Amino acid sequence: MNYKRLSETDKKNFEEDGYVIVRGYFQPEEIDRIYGMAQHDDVLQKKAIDRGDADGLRTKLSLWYNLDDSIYSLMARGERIVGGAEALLNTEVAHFHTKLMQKEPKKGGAWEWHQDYGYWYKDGFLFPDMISVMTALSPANRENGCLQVIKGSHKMDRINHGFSGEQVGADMERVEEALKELELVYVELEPGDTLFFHCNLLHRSDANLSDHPRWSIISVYNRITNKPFKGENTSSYTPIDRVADEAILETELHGISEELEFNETVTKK
Ligand SMILES: O=C(O)CCC(=O)C(=O)O
Ligand SMILES: [Fe+2]
Repeated sequence: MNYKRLSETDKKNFEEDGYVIVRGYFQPEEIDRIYGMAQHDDVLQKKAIDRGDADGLRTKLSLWYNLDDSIYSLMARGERIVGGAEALLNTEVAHFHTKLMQKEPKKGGAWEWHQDYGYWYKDGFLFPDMISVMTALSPANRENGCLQVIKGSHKMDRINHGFSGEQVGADMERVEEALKELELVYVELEPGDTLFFHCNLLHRSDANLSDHPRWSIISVYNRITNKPFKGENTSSYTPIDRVADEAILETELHGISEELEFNETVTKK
């Protein structure tokens, strides 16, 4: 199989816009394996947390740091995602964390405007040399609360963040000004489409009030030498044990290991 790679145009778009979408980065058979496993993975469900939005709607997510031999980790250790993150950040990366976002029909909550570096700054990363890689497991569209981004907002650098519900939200005065100047884009994705986005890109999403789930998997990488000065976790400065693109289809199927360290706390006010 011929697996995709990022092009020079993808890199230019990322620099200009703060994000790039690669359509069909993962094959339907790969998504079937990953999504199929995720829907029946008892450990993932046991470790899932609920994060409330400002209206009290709750979004389910499972978040872990170190990578194992599960199908999700093969994706996060794979050349396509790791190589893509390195091409866009122009440096060797380590894996900070991966999360499985489970926006359930009729109840999956909204995400307030934020930059991911608004959170990770507080986690002790000195530099915004970090990137999120989101792959859709089910279709993401306006009806089921897809991601919205403000194109080019990564160039504003980090803006202040306070708390909004149980989430960290960006200073709305700045967000409103940014919306007057920059384009708001709804990132509609089909399963297997991948969005790479800069940690200072402003983004949000609406609640999922549709009849369809919106599941995605987001892996986060940082420049390997951008070691946080807080926190116990080792993954953000450990070299990634990379695997070939073929690993997702050719390796025995495993769910997540219960031995991994999960984030089981919800951000509190
Ligand atoms: O999946 C979403 O709707 C947004 C999630 C997000 O922005 C985050 O987890 O930082
Ligand atoms: Fe985010």
